[in-house]
Amino acid sequence: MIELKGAPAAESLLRQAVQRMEQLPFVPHLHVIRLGEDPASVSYVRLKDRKAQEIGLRSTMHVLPEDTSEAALLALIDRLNASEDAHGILVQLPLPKHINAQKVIEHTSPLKDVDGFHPENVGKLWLGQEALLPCTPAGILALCDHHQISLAGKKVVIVGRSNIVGKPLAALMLSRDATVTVAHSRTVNLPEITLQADILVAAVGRPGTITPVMVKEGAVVLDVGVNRVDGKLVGDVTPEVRNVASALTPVPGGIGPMTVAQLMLNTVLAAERQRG
Ligand SMILES: Nc1nc(=O)c2c([nH]1)NC[C@@H]1CN(c3ccc(C(=O)N[C@@H](CCC(=O)O)C(=O)O)cc3)C=[N+]21
Repeated sequence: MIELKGAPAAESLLRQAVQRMEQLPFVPHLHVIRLGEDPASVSYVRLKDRKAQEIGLRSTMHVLPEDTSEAALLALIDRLNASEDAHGILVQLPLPKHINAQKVIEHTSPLKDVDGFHPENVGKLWLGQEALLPCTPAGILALCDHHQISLAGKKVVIVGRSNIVGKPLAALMLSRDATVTVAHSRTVNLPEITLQADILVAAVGRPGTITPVMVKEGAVVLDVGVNRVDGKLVGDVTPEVRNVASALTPVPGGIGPMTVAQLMLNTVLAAERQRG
């Protein structure tokens, strides 16, 4: 079993980001907005900020109170949309319930939408047009490329249909000529479907979703889950799957670092496209 570690692949994405950044006459500036003190959000936003500092990207965190009004948040985004000193804008999800997350996403300039969540970027992704790509799906592709896992003609089964992972990953895998199936909570006889997969992606957000009997001998398993259980970070895949799979991403240390590295690259790409 090959352990598909994220670190080396993330390093290569970051090198790419730095190289492109050096060609720019200014330093790209990422703005991350966080509402409230949800511990997971605090920790993820810190990871992003730290990685940006590490590679010499400018990064500003905007920490607003949990009870910030939607209007105030939209006003901040307006200001950043108009600012020449903001190349990437990321509003950390999930947002408090009194805020309409979709409205916030649609308010962000698609040129600065480094999450790739704006409908314009989503539409372009499905049309095969150049767009800012969602960080986790794009990071997953970069991880496959780094480990020379080819996608053309492969049967890919994605378990999970979220707007941030499952759906955009299906579009990206399709653009690489994979045969893609998206399974979800209402899928009938899930193991029958997952057993077909040459490449199985778990993106559900529930520990223990994928067990060895659901995995074809020799399949590549990509675990996108980030679940905290008794203070420990675990994926969606049970540890015993390593006895069946030919390759498996660890959690932590697999897809997570790819997400952060892709965000850095997206910020540089966004800056390039805003150059005028
Ligand atoms: N607007 C928005 N964009 C996001 O991209 C976004 C978001 N909201 N909300 C939450 C999710 C989650 N997410 C992760 C990023 C990095 C790791 C990561 O680096 N994980 C490390 C370990 C982290 C740890 O130890 O806590 C790893 O897996 O090795 C995980 C998860 C981005 N998200």
